[in-house]
Parts: sequence; structure tokens; C-alpha cells
Amino acid sequence: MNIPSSAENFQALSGLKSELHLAIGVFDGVHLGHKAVVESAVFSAQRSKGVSAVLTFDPHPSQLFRPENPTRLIMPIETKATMLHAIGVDCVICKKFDREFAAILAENFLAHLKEQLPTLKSIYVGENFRFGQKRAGDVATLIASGRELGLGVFSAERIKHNGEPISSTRIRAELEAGRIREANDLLGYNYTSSGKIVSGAKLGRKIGFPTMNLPWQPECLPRFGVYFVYFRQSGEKTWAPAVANYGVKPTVDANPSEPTLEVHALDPVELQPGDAIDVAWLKFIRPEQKFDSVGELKAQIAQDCETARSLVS
Ligand SMILES: Cc1cc2nc3c(=O)[nH]c(=O)nc-3n(C[C@H](O)[C@H](O)[C@H](O)COP(=O)(O)O)c2cc1C
Ligand SMILES: Nc1ncnc2c1ncn2[C@@H]1O[C@H](COP(=O)(O)OP(=O)(O)OP(=O)(O)O)[C@@H](O)[C@H]1O
Repeated sequence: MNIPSSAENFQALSGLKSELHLAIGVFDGVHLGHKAVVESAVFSAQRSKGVSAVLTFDPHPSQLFRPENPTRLIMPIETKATMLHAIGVDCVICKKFDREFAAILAENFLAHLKEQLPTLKSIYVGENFRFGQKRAGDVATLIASGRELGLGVFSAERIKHNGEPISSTRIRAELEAGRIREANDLLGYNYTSSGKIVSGAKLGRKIGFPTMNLPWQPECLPRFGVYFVYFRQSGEKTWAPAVANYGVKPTVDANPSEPTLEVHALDPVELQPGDAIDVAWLKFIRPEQKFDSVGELKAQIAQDCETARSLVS
């Protein structure tokens, strides 16, 4: 059977003949803790010549439980799937998280999965994993059901950083506070934005600081401000240093709408609107400000460039 790299339901894998090793969770941000769980499933699948899969949920369960204040995701589901594939996951199952799924009793959860995925061999979660109706199930529940059904249950110890568990919630808080280095430490990679350059108001060129503008808007918004970043044309290997502003440009835009990521390369570049770039965020330099004049803004950007140059290693 050809294994689909992504699926919206269990049926896509119902014809599977080989052993299935399944990691379960939301995995927003695919941080270091998530990686440990997912890698265990991938290694086991490779060892047994089976198939590795991740069961994740879309929309995020909070959309069902508190639609008025859902969790603001670090990354869209497509980016998450790409990152999981890069770790070696064969199939990412993005299950619709609806009332019916949420109502499955914790003690029936594994039997339900086994019925839907007949070659299921083992499952992989973190030790803090909760599931089933009212989140009543935990790893002990899984181990008990696994014993009855002949399924292996592997729970990863909670990975910590500076003594505290890594979680998507913690990373969201770091991003919102502009603590980008801390967020990167927890993620285990540099927080990155990707998109196609669009034309701006061309004021940047006039004041001597041309920018590549990305209309990039994740659900979880990093703090508005100026950052030291590296960028590259998508698909290329080489990164170049730059200074970027993420925000609504209050100095020049009286009616700010959507935030924009504006990247000013420290050395001249030849990229055009329509070109796709990746921007890796490395360090927060200062908050975005409303200046009294464009002249003051220009002087501050010159200083920001100096700060960024001093950070180039
Ligand atoms: C390093 C850097 C810092 C910036 N800081 C601010 C800021 O603090 N406040 C602000 O209103 N705009 C800020 N901007 C955005 C500028 O207002 C914007 O780049 C300029 O208006 C050009 O916009 P354009 O590309 O649409 O022509 C910054 C831009 C850069 C590149
Ligand atoms: N620090 C960690 N170490 C090991 N496993 C983890 C860690 N954090 C989460 N996991 C496991 O990874 C899977 C996905 O985790 P999930 O995205 O649901 O949790 P989270 O990162 O704590 O997110 P949130 O903060 O939004 O609750 C689950 O099986 C969970 O138990």
C-alpha cells in the first residue's frame, strides 16, 4: 500500500498491512519535547519495517471547548505537518476534533483507535498526556487498555529547560513577550516566518532603508518590535543577516491594519515582490515605537542596524 503523507481520517490507513507506530498529541510548534515523543515512534517503525504516524487534531480542541477564546497557534497545521515529515513521520493524520471524538470515554479510547487502525502496534505520548471525555485518561489508563489489547504504550519523560517543562503554552508566552532566544531554546530551532514579498509604500527606499515586506500573521503574535534576524530565499541554503520590524508601523500608518514583517538586509540584495523568503528570528532589539517624525525613525533604524551588525557572528 502507498502510505499517504497526510490524512484527514483513519480510513486513509485502513488498508495498511504493516505495523503502525502512532504518536498522539497537538504538537503545536513541534518543540523539543514533541520531538522526543515523535522520534520514538519513528525509530520503532524503522526498526520493525513498519509505518510511523502522528495523530493530531484540527481544529485545536480549544475551538470546541472555548470557542470565544481558542488557543492561538504557533504555526499553521501545514507547517506542523512539514516539520513532522522532516523528523521522519510517514503519515500525519489531522483528525477533526468534534463533539463525537471528544465524547469517547478514556477507557474506550485505545480500543477505538485499534478498531479504526487494525495494524496499530504501539502508541507514543508524553507522560503529561491527557485524553478522552473530560480529559479523564492518562498514561496509566493507556497502559491498562494497552495490556488488554496487546498494544505497546511508550510514554516519554517530560523534557525540561532551566528546570521547567517545555510546552507549547510556555513558548507562546515567550513569543508574545518578545523573548525570542528563550523561545528558540525551547523549540530547539530558530523560530521562522516564511512568505512571499509584497510591495510596500516605498518609503523605506526613500529613507535609505529598503525593506522586504511579508504580510505574515500567525495566530500567536510575537511581540511587536525590532529583531535581529537571518533570511534566505526559500529553497536556498545561504542565510544573510538582517534587521526586521514586526508590527503596524505607527509612525507612518495612522490606521494600522494587519501586522507586517519588514526585513532590511544588512548587505544589499536583489529580491523582488513575489519572491519567497524564510526569516529566522534570533534576538529582540527593541519595541516598536511611534516616532514624532520620519527623521527620528530613520535615525533609530540606523542605530538598529548598528546593533544588528554587532550581533553578526
Ligand atoms: C529596523 C526597522 C525598524 C523599524 N522600526 C519602526 C518603529 O519603531 N516604528 C514604526 O512606526 N515603524 C518602524 N519601522 C517600519 C518603517 O516605518 C517602514 O519600514 C517604513 O515606513 C517603510 O515602509 P515601506 O516598506 O512600506 O515603504 C521599522 C523598520 C525597520 C526596517
Ligand atoms: N516537554 C515534553 N516532554 C515530553 N513530551 C511532551 C512534552 N510536552 C508535550 N509532550 C507530549 O507531546 C505530545 C503533544 O503534546 P501537546 O502538544 O498536547 O502538549 P504541550 O506541548 O504541553 O502543549 P500545550 O502547552 O498547548 O498544552 C503529548 O503526547 C505530550 O504528552
